[in-house]
Amino acid sequence: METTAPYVPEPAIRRLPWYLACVSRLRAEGVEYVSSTAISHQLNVDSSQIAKDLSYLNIKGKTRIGYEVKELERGLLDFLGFHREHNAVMMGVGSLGAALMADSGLSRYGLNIVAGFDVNPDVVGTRLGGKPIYDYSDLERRVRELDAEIAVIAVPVESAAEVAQKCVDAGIKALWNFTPFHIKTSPAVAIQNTSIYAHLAVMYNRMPK
Ligand SMILES: NC(=O)c1ccc[n+]([C@@H]2O[C@H](COP(=O)([O-])OP(=O)(O)OC[C@H]3O[C@@H](n4cnc5c(N)ncnc54)[C@H](O)[C@@H]3O)[C@@H](O)[C@H]2O)c1
Repeated sequence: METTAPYVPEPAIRRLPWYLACVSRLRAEGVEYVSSTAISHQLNVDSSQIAKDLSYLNIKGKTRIGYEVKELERGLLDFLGFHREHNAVMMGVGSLGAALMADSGLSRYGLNIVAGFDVNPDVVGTRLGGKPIYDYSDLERRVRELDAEIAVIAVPVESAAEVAQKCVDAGIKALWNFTPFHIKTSPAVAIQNTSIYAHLAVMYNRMPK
């Protein structure tokens, strides 16, 4: 019988990595059990909200004891997909793309950038952190060879729409878009439009005047 994964609202998914960071720290400190109230104090999220978020993962705490830290960490890692390796390609190896390709942290979250693609002849044919940088025109063939399912997009904004479409045509299943061009959601592909500047705007707005 086919089982479908339960639908988890996006705000809940966004909170889960914070819970993971919190329980990973507790596990490293040798703590065995943690209550949603204790997590709540550390993260400023309501404890009933935490219990509800964790129930999506089928993780339930024990009355008066709380959650077993190791089990909770494992459950969060499994659910979030940070344990699985996802092959990704970097589209545009300029200042942002090169920094992301060189970042060893992403692989700890299951994102394995296996190659870069660019149009600049000074960059194409070189390697970065041991990973090859290929010509953009070779994308379709290489995506199949590399078994890549995710594209990280860091090209100039005017090329973003075309690059996104070419990635989808090449069989990519998810786009992590860093350009200011807002890629519209589509049922055929998972899209995350990401801007560190949006967080900066919130910080400026909330700064004491
Ligand atoms: N989301 C964020 O928080 C954030 C932060 C910094 C930059 N950005 C955005 O990321 C993008 C890249 O910024 P950058 O500073 O690295 O720019 P950059 O000019 O240093 O790099 C862009 C690279 O893309 C390559 N490129 C151009 N057309 C291409 C194509 N069709 N296919 C593949 N590669 C192509 C260029 O040759 C270059 O190497 C920009 O759109 C910028 O606005 C977003």
